[in-house]
Amino acid sequence: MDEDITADLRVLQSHLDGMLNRVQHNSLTLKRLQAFEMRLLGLSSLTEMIDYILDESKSLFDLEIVSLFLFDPTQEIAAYLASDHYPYQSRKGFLLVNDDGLFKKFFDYTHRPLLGIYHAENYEQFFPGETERPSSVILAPLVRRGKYLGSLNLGSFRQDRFIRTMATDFIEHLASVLSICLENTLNFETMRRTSLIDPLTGVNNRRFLEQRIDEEIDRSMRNRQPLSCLFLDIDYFKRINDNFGHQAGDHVLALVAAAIKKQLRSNDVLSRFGGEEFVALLSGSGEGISGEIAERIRSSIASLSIEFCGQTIPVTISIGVATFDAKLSKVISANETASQLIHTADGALYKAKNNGRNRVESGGVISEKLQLQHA
Ligand SMILES: Nc1nc2c(ncn2[C@@H]2O[C@H](COP(=O)(O)OP(=O)(O)OP(=O)(O)O)[C@@H](O)[C@H]2O)c(=O)[nH]1
Repeated sequence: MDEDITADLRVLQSHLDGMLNRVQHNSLTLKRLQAFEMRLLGLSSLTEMIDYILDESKSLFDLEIVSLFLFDPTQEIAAYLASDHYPYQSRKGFLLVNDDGLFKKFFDYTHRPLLGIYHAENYEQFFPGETERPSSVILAPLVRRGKYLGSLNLGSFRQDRFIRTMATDFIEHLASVLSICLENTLNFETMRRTSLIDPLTGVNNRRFLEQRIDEEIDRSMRNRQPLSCLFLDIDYFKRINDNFGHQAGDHVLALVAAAIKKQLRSNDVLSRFGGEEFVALLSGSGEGISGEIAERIRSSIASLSIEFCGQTIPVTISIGVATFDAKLSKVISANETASQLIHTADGALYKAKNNGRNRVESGGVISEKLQLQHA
């Protein structure tokens, strides 16, 4: 009899231990989730957020595979990431999706997470570029106001890790917080950019250039890569306004900006500096290459055929080029280097105007000049 009671007590004790372990484990997970969410709420840029989600959710959930899909129907997110030099196309686990058909197919009935055993035919597409396959998965839709923002996809090598009958409140809570943070960050990124864009031409404005140029110089110093600046100015623009009207002038400005942009790479910076002046920053381009790019821009604009109200408007542009070469540079501040770079490109533009317009002139490598001045 005593033995029976002792055995019963042992079983009870082991149940209690098990429950206590589960409570401790859940409380620890909850604390980690709270810390994760607090950090997430404090992130202000989209690139930080993507990295944080991909890197940290693995350790938060103790998982082997995580991917994040974002719905980007207008390729706006792609443009933001490219302008921030974020290697989104090669970032493991990250994918921009242009069509929400995939989300509709998997989540439309409930907008709730799917979990269970991994079936390649259904779930492989959620884990692109992975050499190893998970054994069980959770796919959590990221939804705001009934619209898909994307999905967070978690994979474990353990088959019993995510089973269909498991409660999903934990992951649903995380997906809601993630969706709010993503929506806020995307709104913030759009606002940041639209207040820095010139409405007439759709390229960045001078304020953006002034914020960006120091960062570009810092990056060029860090990577030991050159950075070139083109100062571009439409020739005899006053005459265009006088002869064809101000509206025609606006039309020319927009088309010239688009033609310049077409010759640049997506991570080059183009801004409208003032009336009919533009400044372009070409990262990683030295004196020779930037001279060639400037020449390409010049000739593409000279061959534009701009029509306005039945009239053809001839347009040419003059360009001054200057280069900062990190390898030759002495220690001076990014801010000083920036003004020297723009000033030198502006000087070269002045020369191009004096030498007859519709031409490119180079002001050379500025850091060489600084070294000579310092020597
Ligand atoms: N249509 C239009 N004209 C503008 C805008 N901003 C500035 N302008 C005009 O651009 C003209 C610039 O003229 P100038 O600085 O004399 O230069 P330019 O006629 O281009 O001559 P060069 O630069 O010496 O070849 C002025 O007539 C400005 O009124 C704008 O947003 N739209």
